[in-house]
Amino acid sequence: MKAVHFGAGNIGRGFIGLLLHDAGYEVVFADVNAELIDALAASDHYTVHEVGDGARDRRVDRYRAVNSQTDAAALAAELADADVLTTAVGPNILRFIAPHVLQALRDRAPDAAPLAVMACENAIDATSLLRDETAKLAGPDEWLELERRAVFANTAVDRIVPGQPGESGLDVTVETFSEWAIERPPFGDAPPPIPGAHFVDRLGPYIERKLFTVNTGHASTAYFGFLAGHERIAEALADPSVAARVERVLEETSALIVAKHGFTAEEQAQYRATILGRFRNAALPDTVERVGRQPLRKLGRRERFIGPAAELAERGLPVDGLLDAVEAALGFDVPADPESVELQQRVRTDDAETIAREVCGIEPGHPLHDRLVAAVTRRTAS
Ligand SMILES: NC(=O)c1ccc[n+]([C@@H]2O[C@H](COP(=O)([O-])OP(=O)(O)OC[C@H]3O[C@@H](n4cnc5c(N)ncnc54)[C@H](O)[C@@H]3O)[C@@H](O)[C@H]2O)c1
Ligand SMILES: O=P(O)(O)OC[C@@H](O)[C@@H](O)[C@H](O)[C@H](O)CO
Repeated sequence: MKAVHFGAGNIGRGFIGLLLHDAGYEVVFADVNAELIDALAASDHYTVHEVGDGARDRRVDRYRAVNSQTDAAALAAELADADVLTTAVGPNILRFIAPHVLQALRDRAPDAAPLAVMACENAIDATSLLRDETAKLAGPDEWLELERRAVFANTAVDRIVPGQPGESGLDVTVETFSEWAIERPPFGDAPPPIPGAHFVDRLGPYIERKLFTVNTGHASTAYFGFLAGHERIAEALADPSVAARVERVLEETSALIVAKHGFTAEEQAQYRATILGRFRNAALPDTVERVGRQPLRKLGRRERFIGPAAELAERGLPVDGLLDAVEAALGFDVPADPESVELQQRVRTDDAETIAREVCGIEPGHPLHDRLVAAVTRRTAS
């Protein structure tokens, strides 16, 4: 069995590559980072170091590495007979992976078993987005033929993998917790054999609970923590004023998760406590800069703040904590992050209505609109 995985970064090496390796796949890492690909190609293993309760080291070997920018022929050869294609590149990069998926399907024998395609990104319906980007490149007639050669399944991926210090080489430090939920129905009776993954009939509750609890809480900690002058996530959450604001945000998103997906309030409270414990893991060197990265993406309409806030407002439920976090996000000023630079530029030059509409996707008339504009105004006016 062979899996081609795009994105040999933190989650690629520290989670998806590890699980595919443990499932018995030959793993082929594809990435555009030449230094990383050369290092992988020159090595015969790396180690995933877990930190926290029950931690152990895990060895990953039997992999190959291909530079997907410069070695199209090698990539196409690897993809032609792959069983699985996964990504962990970031949702905004999926459109650059689409041409590779298209090529893989064109080169695939029509009678071969379909390629299992799973995007492992922090976004709702990321695999569907990759499929749609691929279909656009093919055109409707060709796509009718090609789409039979693949199964596209959405997934939710949860494991905190911080940025890795330069001296760690290919090794990756991760938390012990992990969950990879994959929707089962697209595979019928034959899901790909990945014992470490969890196949579910309905992914919606899993991805929304994960994105609107883990990632909303994480990003809130990052933005409140950044403004309070903290560098690390664990340190930010040890600050009582940050912790109180994060808890208020998570109480709001929990109300949505319970009302919408049928988890009990007790189950959700337990889930919330577990994730806050994960953020507090001081052995995990995670920073507010990594967790807050790409604030424009995180302030998007289907993302971790505006997604739940819009639905809560539609239901007449409280959103003040979420709007507090949005206001904090607008203060995320990190010169090394291009989206932060663009956001700061917009905060200086755009009015609040424009930011609400163009960054957050909230139009006048939506029940969130006026309160969102008021929150943005507090930052743009300051
Ligand atoms: N790190 C985590 O804790 C974590 C957990 C769950 C999900 N995720 C999600 O996984 C995805 C990746 O996150 P990460 O933390 O591993 O980021 P990362 O920056 O460590 O890794 C991304 C990798 O993608 C590569 N890449 C960029 N453009 C590419 C292209 N066109 N083709 C092939 N490779 C390309 C980069 O070179 C990099 O090696 C994101 O969607 C993120 O939200 C991350
Ligand atoms: O990867 P992002 O930028 O969408 O979000 C940053 C972190 O919240 C995220 O990477 C978490 O560590 C991860 O989602 C935990 O499962």
